[in-house]
Amino acid sequence: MDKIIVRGGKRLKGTVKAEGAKNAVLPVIAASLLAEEGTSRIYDVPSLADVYTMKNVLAHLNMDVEYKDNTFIANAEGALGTDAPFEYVRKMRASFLVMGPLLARKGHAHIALPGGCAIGSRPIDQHLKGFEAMGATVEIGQGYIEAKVKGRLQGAKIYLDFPSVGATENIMMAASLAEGTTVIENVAEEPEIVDLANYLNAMGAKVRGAGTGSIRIEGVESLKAAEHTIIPDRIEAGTFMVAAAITRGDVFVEGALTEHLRPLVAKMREMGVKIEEHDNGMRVIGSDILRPVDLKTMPHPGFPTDMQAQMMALLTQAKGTAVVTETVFENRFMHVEEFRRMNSSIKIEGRSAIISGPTRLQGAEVSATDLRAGAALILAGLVADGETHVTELRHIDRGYVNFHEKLKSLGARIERVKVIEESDIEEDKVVSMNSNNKAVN
Ligand SMILES: CC(=O)N[C@H]1[C@@H](OP(=O)(O)OP(=O)(O)OC[C@H]2O[C@@H](n3ccc(=O)[nH]c3=O)[C@H](O)[C@@H]2O)O[C@H](CO)[C@@H](O)[C@@H]1O
Ligand SMILES: C=C(OP(=O)(O)O)C(=O)O
Repeated sequence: MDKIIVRGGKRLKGTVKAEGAKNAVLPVIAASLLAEEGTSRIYDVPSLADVYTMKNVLAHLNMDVEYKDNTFIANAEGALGTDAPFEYVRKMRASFLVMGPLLARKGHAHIALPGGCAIGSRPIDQHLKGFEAMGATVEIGQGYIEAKVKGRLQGAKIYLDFPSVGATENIMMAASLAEGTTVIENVAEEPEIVDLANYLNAMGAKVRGAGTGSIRIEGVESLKAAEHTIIPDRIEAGTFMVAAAITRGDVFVEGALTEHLRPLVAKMREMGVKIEEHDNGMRVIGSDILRPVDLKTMPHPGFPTDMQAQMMALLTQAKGTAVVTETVFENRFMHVEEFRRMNSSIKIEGRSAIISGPTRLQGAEVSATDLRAGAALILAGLVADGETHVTELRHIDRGYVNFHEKLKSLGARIERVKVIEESDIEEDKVVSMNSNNKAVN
């Protein structure tokens, strides 16, 4: 098991570059399943645990896949399988995004039911409602979802009860190969939806309206492989912007795009952080006095839930009281308990967290309860007195490439170390005993 150790107190300075977006690359890789002909090349693919999980899912489905030098190469011409077992979906919910493409291309998909996770129950009813409206029959049993359709999916009018990112993507992919026109209303408008639509259109699909509240897809008979470059990761970029602000530093974040980051930029400016917008990124200059702001997470273009924990870290340094309300996920305040270990003053009332500051944070042993919580605890550690030890790094590795190295390049005192746990030693003893005695199996 690894842990990250941060010693607070350094102002960050320099330039850091955002990778390709995790939340864009996962659906785009899933969409490569739709190409009956040719080899897709996807560029700027970040080296993340989630990308390797998606690669393994596609390999399991018999696709030819290769990932090297940030390029993902995929060929789906062979006989595809239709089964995605629990071992993949358990690691990463986005594995469920292969359902739309499989149903459209193969008329069948058998996928493990994604369970809940640390941030909430995360149902998939809106995805299934879309597939059913297009003529699929869906059965749930023994921990699996099986969807089938005889012949092609049929274009349909679908109204989502909530602008779900995953449901919009899954239905968009399925509808690209359906017979007739599909109109999806109340869809997600995130930049990652637009990126997926651009890739689908490069493959020969006819998707219009991505980035607005309604998407219209004219189904086509077949799709071909295409080349595509992934958009920069607005959440990773935003995390580095907060790192600059919390340390009162001066950092240029290459790839931080104004049009993707408006809500974050607005809130950080309200707090008194200076942000310069450039064509290729943003320069963030921290202020010695930060003002508190209230914020509410909402679907895009509202404030992104994936930046909520990081902003909470910043708000512990503001002078006064701030209220953060989480409306997207039902249980995305697990980090509050960890922040409290660092001496912060945060109270939870229903779906809101009330943060009183400024707090002189103190280093502590904390656990990354989810991906963004982990990043936020490291940000807090950058200004805490003494050492902060962050464990459960597997969450952080899902969404940040070399997070500690990038912070170190900006001057942070941070390292990643291997920790040998008592249980690892016990396990090693058992393994060596078993191999000495040749008693395994
Ligand atoms: C891989 C990826 O892109 N992940 C992002 C995606 O997750 P994901 O696509 O899972 O998020 P959704 O937009 O679908 O979920 C948002 C809310 O809708 C609910 N819901 C969703 C689907 C459904 O069928 N029924 C239902 O009730 C969820 O439980 C949640 O409360 O968007 C989230 C919201 O911006 C981000 O936090 C995640 O980083
Ligand atoms: C919640 C997140 O991702 P996922 O949907 O992959 O769990 C995230 O990126 O913060």
